[in-house]
Amino acid sequence: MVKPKFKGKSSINPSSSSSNPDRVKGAGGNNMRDRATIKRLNMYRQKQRCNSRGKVIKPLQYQSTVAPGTVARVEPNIKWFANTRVIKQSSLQKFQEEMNAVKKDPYRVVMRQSKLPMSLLHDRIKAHNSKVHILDTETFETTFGPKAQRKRPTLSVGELKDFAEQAEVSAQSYISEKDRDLVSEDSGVKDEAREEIFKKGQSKRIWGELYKVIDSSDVIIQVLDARDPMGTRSQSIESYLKKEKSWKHLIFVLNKCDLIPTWVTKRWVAVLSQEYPTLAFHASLTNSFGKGSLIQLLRQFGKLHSDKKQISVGFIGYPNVGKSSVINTLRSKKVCNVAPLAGETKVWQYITLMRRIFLIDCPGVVYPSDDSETDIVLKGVVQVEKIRNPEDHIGAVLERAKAEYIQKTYRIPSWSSAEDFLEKFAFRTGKLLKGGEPDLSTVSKMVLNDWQRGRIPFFVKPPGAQPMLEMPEMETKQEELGNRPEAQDVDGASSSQQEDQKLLRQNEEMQKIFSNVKQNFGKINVAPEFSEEDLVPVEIPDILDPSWSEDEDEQDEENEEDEEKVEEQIGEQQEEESSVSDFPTKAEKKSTCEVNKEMDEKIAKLKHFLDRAKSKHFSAIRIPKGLSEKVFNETTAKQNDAKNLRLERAQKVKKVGVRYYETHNVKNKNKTRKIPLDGKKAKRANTDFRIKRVR
Ligand SMILES: Nc1nc2c(ncn2[C@@H]2O[C@H](COP(=O)(O)OP(=O)(O)OP(=O)(O)O)[C@@H](O)[C@H]2O)c(=O)[nH]1
Repeated sequence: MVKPKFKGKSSINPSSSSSNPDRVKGAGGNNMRDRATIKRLNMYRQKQRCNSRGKVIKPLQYQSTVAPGTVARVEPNIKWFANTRVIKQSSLQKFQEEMNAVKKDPYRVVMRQSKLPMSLLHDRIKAHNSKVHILDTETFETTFGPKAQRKRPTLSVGELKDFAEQAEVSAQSYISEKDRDLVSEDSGVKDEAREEIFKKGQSKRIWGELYKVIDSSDVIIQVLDARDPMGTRSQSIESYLKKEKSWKHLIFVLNKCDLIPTWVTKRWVAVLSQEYPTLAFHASLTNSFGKGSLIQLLRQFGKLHSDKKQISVGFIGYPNVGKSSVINTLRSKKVCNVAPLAGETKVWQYITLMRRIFLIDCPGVVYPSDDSETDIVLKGVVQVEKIRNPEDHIGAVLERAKAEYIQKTYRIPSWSSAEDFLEKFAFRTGKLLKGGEPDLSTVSKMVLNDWQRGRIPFFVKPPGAQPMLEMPEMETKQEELGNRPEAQDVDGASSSQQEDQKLLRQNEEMQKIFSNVKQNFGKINVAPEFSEEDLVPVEIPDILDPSWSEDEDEQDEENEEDEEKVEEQIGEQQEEESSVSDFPTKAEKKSTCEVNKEMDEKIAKLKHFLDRAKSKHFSAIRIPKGLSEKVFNETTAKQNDAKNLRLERAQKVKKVGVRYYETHNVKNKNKTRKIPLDGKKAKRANTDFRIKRVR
C-alpha cells in the first residue's frame, strides 16, 4: 500500500542552523547548544515588527499574552523577603555602637563576620550612600508638626565678620601647587611620559595577585623595609583591609633589621606597634632574627581559628622588601625564589609551613604615591641594569647617605658634585672608556646596586617615640576588659552574654598571643658599621639585663622546638625527610658530643658570615656583646688548641726528618725522587731507599 503523502506544514524544522532548537543532534559537533540555550538566544534576538503607522504587527514572543497598552505588574513573591529579620531600633543602635568600638581597636578581632549583620554597620559608616535618617535625630513633631522648627544649616561662624576673617585666613594659607582643581594655561611644555620600568609593580595583573592573596588569607603580614618603613608601607591597603576585610588580622614584619642600628629597630617597632602588632625580623637561612617569634605567633593564630581546617598567611608588601626571604627563613630552606632584583616573584605561591598553616607569597606591589623616579629607583623597585641614565640618581644617594659612609665604602675622601664623585670612583676602580674617559654609567650602576643591596649604610630616622617595651596599650586594654561588667557576671549569662563572653575570650587570647611575643633586639646582628652619632646610646635595659637574655634563651629553646614541630609536621605531610634532619631531637640534644658538634657548627657559620660580610665590603659586624664574647672566646680557645696541635705535629715531623737526613746523609729527598732513573736502576734505587729506611 502506498503511504499517503503529508500535505500540511511540518512542525519540525529540518534546518541544521545553530539557531534551530529542533536540529538533529550531532549536526553542530559535540559541543552543541542545548534546546533551552537556543530558545533563550532566539528570544534575545527577536525584534517586534511595526507597520508604517507604528502599529505592532508582529509582537515579541512574550508580548502577545498581554494586550498592548495593558499595565503589567510583577507578581510579588514571599521569597524576596526570606532572608530578612526585624530588630528593634534600640538593638540596632546598640549593635552599631558596640561593634564600632571593637572594629576600631586594632588588637580585637570580630570573628565569623559572615554570620553577623555587618551591612547594618557599613550602612551607617557610609552615610552618603544611605538614606537620611531624619527620625534618628528629629522627632515627627519638631520636623513636621505645628511646632516644627526650621532646620538651619550648621555654620562654624556666627557673624558675617567672622566669616570674612575665616575666608582671609584660608586664602593666606592657600598653596596653588597643592590645588588639584586649579585650571592652568597650557604652556606647551609637558612632563615627559614615564618610562615603563618606573611603572613596575603597578600593573592590573599585580594588583589582581594582591587581591587574590588578601582574599585567600586569614592573617596578612605586611613586610616593611626597616631602612624606610613608612616609604614601603601602604596606608591605602591598610584602610581597605580595615573597611572591607576587618576580620582579617594584619600584622607588620619589619624586615632587614640587620641593616639599621638596633635602637632604630626598637623605635620603629614601638611606633608601628601603636597601630598594628609589629615584629622585627632579619631574613636569613643561617643567621635569622625573629623567626621563632613569628612562628610562635602564627601557631597561636592557628589555635585562635581552631574551627577552621587550616589558616593561610599572606605576605604582602613593596617589591624587594624580602617577602620571599621571610618565607624561606620560616621554612629554613629555599622554597621561594629570592633575588636582589625587584619583581622576582611573579605570581602568588602557596607554601606549607605546618599541617594547618599555609603561607602565600605575593608579588611586590607599588602603591600609588607621589614618588619621583629617583625615589622609585632608591626604593629598589627598578632593576639597575634597566635604568637608562643611572648617573641622574647618584646625587640623591650622596644626599641621603652620610658622607662619612660614602667615604668609607668607596675610599674617596671628598667630592664637589655627583659627577666629580663618579669620576673619582671610575678612576679608582679603573672603569674607563676608550681614550681614558671615565665610564660614569657603569660606576653609577655599581653605586645604585650597592644602595639597593644595603651596602651603603642608610636608614630613615624614626619619629621620637618612646621605646615601648611591654606594650602598655595591651595591658590597659586587658584591664579595661577585665573591669567590664559582662566579664565579671558569668553566672547569669543569657545567650547574647555568652556570645559576648566568647568574643571576650577570643580577645583575651589575642592579647595573650602578643604579650607572649617578646623580642630581644640585642640579638640582631647588625652588619654595617655605623658612626657614633647614629648609634645613639639609647638605654636598652632589656638587652643588658641578664634576666632578659635568659628569658630569650628559654624562648629560643621553645622556638627550636617549634621549628622541630614545623619540620616534623611538614615531613609527615610532604615527603621531605631531609629538612627534618636539620633539627636535632631532644634525645640527641642530651649527648654532650652532639652539643659540641652543634657549637662547632655555629662557630663555623659565624665565621663564614664574617668572611662573607668582609668580602661584601661591610666594614664591621656588630654582634651582641654576650654572644660575641662567648663565641670569640671559644673560637680563640679552639684556634689556640689547633695551633698547639699543629706545632706539636710539626715538631714531630721535623724530628723524623732531621733524624733521617742526619743518619742517611741524603741532602734532598725530593731531588732523589725526581731524578729520572730508568728501569732496574730506578727500582734498585727505590729498594735501597726502603732497605735503608727499615734499618
Ligand atoms: N640584609 C638583608 N637582606 C635581606 C633581608 N631579607 C631579604 N633580603 C635581601 O633582599 C633582596 C630581596 O629579597 P626577596 O625575598 O626576593 O624580596 P621580595 O619582597 O620577595 O621581592 P619581590 O619578589 O620583588 O616581591 C634579596 O637580595 C635578599 O637577600 C634581610 O633581612 N637582611
